[in-house]
Amino acid sequence: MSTSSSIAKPDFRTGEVISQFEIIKKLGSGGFGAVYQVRKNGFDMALKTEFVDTESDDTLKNEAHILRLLQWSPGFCRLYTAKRLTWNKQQVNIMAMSLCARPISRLRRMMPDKHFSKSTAARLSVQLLEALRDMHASGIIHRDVKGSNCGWHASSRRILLFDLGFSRKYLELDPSTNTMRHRAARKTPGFMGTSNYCSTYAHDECDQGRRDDLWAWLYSTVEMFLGSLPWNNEDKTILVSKMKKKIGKKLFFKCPREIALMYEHIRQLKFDSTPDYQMMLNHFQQMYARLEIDESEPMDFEEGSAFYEEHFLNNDTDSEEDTDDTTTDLDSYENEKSNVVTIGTESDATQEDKKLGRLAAGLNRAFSRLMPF
Ligand SMILES: Nc1ncnc2c1ncn2[C@@H]1O[C@H](COP(=O)(O)OP(=O)(O)OP(=O)(O)O)[C@@H](O)[C@H]1O
Repeated sequence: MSTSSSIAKPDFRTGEVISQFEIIKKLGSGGFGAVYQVRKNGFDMALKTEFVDTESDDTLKNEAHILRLLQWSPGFCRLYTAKRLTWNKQQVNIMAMSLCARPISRLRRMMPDKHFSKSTAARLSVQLLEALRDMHASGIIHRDVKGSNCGWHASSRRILLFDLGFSRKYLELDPSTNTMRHRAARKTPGFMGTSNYCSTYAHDECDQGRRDDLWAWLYSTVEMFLGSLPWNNEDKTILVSKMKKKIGKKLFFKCPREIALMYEHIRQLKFDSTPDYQMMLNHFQQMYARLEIDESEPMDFEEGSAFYEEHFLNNDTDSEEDTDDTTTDLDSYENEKSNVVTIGTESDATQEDKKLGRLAAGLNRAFSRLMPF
């Protein structure tokens, strides 16, 4: 497999029109492709792009497919279109989705001491946990949870979890009972994730499950509260892993005490355990009450907050690259190549996907009954 840095990415010019999307500006480049702000019929969106070639792993097709399964949850981008087209005689996959303002990691670094207030950190952490709960309920794990893979969506006032290219289904169809079951752990899955945030199991190259997303969520949460993690300046992955194994509860000394209680839950999860999301959300409710967090007040980076005028208004750091964390993967994707024009379509769906879709639709209906909008 090619390393991500060696992969050529579509280089569209500002003003160029790609399949009716006008390129406004480049937002950044990821491992396999480039993301642009685009406009169609006066509406701005994010357009993720990648070249299709014989060496590519077709990650965008996988991402579109997963994002389609997650459209019922408010924690993910709306998927407007995903297709394959020819540009300059080359095949390109494109995916148009909701446009986020800035990644959470960049918003955090714009704060004094690079951390959010307790109120903002807690509410962002809850939104990210809800997105993971929904993703896991759909039978999918993310495998690269971190602040730079979350964007702030101003109109819905939510964190959206993006960069789903490394996501994987952890459920499979048991043909004997026709029900979904947890996939067995693979012996040599290789490393996938980001050293700063991944679980120690991921460091040890164990197969990942829902617990590993929660470990990455926990480390990202600590960073939102405190501004850094003890291993931020450690380049050697092996030493990062050692520090994580050694630190235990000390990591949470300066965080609200409920975080340590959630750590106690996460640390006892096995590869295929179902996390108790509701118990963790209850801990946050206790934290809100204890710290008098008002859920309706502006986030630190929203107009009306004490930090807005000095740190966010007119502070255009959008050209700044996110340099603190780079995804590494040695995994191989199981995506078959396809020449169809639309990518990640309904017709790609297997029997498993259809069952997952029904599972998600059922949850969607249940949630809408509980929370009328
Ligand atoms: N929906 C979106 N709205 C706004 N910006 C986005 C959106 N999706 C991605 N981006 C931005 O585009 C850039 C590239 O994102 P992408 O997901 O391809 O890779 P990455 O997270 O930077 O890298 P890697 O894939 O190696 O982890 C990032 O700066 C990201 O914040």
